[in-house]
Amino acid sequence: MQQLTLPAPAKLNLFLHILGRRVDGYHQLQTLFQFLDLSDEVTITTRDDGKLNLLTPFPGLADSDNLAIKAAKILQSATNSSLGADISIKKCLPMGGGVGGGSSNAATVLHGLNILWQTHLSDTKLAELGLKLGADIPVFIHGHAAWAEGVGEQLTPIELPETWFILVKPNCHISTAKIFQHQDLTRDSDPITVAAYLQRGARNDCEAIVRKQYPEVDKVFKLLNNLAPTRLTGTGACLFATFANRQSAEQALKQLPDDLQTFLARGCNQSMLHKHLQSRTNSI
Ligand SMILES: C[C@](O)(CO)[C@H](O)COP(=O)(O)OP(=O)(O)OC[C@H]1O[C@@H](n2ccc(N)nc2=O)[C@H](O)[C@@H]1O
Ligand SMILES: Nc1ncnc2c1ncn2[C@@H]1O[C@H](COP(=O)(O)OP(=O)(O)OP(=O)(O)O)[C@@H](O)[C@H]1O
Repeated sequence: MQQLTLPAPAKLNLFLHILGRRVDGYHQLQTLFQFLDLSDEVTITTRDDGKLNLLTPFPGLADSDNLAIKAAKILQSATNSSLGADISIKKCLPMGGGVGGGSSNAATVLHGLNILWQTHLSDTKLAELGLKLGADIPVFIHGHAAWAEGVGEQLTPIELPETWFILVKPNCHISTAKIFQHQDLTRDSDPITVAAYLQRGARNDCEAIVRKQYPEVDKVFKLLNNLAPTRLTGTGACLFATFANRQSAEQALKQLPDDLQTFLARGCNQSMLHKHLQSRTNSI
């Protein structure tokens, strides 16, 4: 029996443009992913009997629908592994928040089991398997801040300033599918280049609809935007305000009401999972 405990970090979409819609309903995007130093913690213990168990069930979510279990299953069948696993998740990331918690749990399980089961799949292969479960999983598999196109899986690594953020989770849960299906969503943004983004910034095409549909998000947006430039991540519900340094983020945090769910976080170009995996490799 072998055990590994690994982080499953959050991501932000620093901007999100929708360029079009494919025939299968998925949207063609341009987005910029950066990781945060906030994460869930996933502990995986191997089993000899091939069973896959979630030791920390989520209220209202069948274990078989949990992306961590789905990820384990897909790896097991792709590699014909006879081994199983007990998986526990210490959840810190807000669910349905647009920070990719479920996708990140899945990517961490894929990496963790690939080590424990000694299945030796490349990152490219793990990302391919992950993409079958969700568009956000490949960036968590590769673990580097990235300019993304396609449905979010065509990744070009990028170095970005590792600025500070206040992340706020308004008190609502937003379904990604519902926002992508909304009739008022604009799906005709022109493609932009990295250089144009770095010069002028860019918006999140889901933001207007989300603020209109969810007054809680709109209220938090106005509060935060008074303190620093603020944007929605993914399809929400989380909003993030950007600061040049920790001190100014801390100052701003003091001005927000106590009843808001807030997080102070730093942008990371390498994900905490990959920092962890690298330090493991270095110590072997
Ligand atoms: C909003 C983002 O988080 C931005 O990074 C992602 O695009 C969403 O990634 P995700 O949660 O992993 O998405 P999936 O689980 O693959 O899909 C959730 C829902 O969003 C829709 N979806 C997702 C990604 C995409 N490029 N176009 C879509 O229309 C899918 O049709 C599905 O109904
Ligand atoms: N391990 C998991 N952690 C969180 N949610 C999960 C998990 N597995 C499945 N889900 C389901 O996925 C939904 C969205 O979860 P998640 O926290 O990843 O949302 P998100 O941050 O909005 O994701 P994204 O930005 O990728 O759209 C949850 O409401 C839940 O029903």
